[in-house]
Amino acid sequence: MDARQLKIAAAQAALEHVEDGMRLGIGTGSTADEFVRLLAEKVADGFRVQGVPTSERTARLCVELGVPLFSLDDLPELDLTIDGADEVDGSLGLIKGGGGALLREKIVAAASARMIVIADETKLVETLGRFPLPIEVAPFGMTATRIAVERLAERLGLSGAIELRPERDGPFLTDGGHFILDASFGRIPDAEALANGLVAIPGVVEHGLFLNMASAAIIASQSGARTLLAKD
Ligand SMILES: O=C[C@H](O)[C@H](O)[C@H](O)COP(=O)(O)O
Repeated sequence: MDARQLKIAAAQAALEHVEDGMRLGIGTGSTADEFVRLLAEKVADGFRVQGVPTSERTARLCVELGVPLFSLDDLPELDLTIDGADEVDGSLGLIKGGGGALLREKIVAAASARMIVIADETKLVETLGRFPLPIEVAPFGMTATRIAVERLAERLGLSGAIELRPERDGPFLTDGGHFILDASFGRIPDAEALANGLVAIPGVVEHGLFLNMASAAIIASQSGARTLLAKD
């Protein structure tokens, strides 16, 4: 199986958890896109689902393929969210936000009774941090916010570049109109301390550490898709 087929395998396995009539959070990224494509085929066959997208990108794909969409204000309590991840550790701690959708993804996941992560095995890590941690920040005072993040990192013994994510003509802008700082820490031994420190910095809107949020992760490899469950 090539990289795309692994994503499809994970998405296919996740689809088995989606029941007729569910209120469903729909994630963002290339793996979530495969899930949307498979879901759309079921919807075309008469399967009923009420989707809440986690980004404008996902919303566009859903509209194009005929997946019924609602806003989170229409459906503030969801049964399940299916989403991809940039990293998954053994406790189902995640790094998300490689596509810049972390804020809406976290809000939607928090409004869901369950979150199932879909990924291929290259995303599995022992300790989070190999993937640069996306930190969504307000454009106002971004340099002061970056300095505050650097000081926090220093206090926690973390080091590595913290860079403003670029796009073609300037900084990358999220769906919410914010910037992203990508923090290349390499290894984050105490993700909880970092998460708590980041939310205490006023200019930080959200960060890509999703801790204790996923109830399961479906990991696809050459030998098939296996499910890791969160420990209670
Ligand atoms: O902001 C984007 C999301 O958190 C994605 O779910 C994450 O980046 C994984 O994307 P992909 O499935 O393309 O690797």
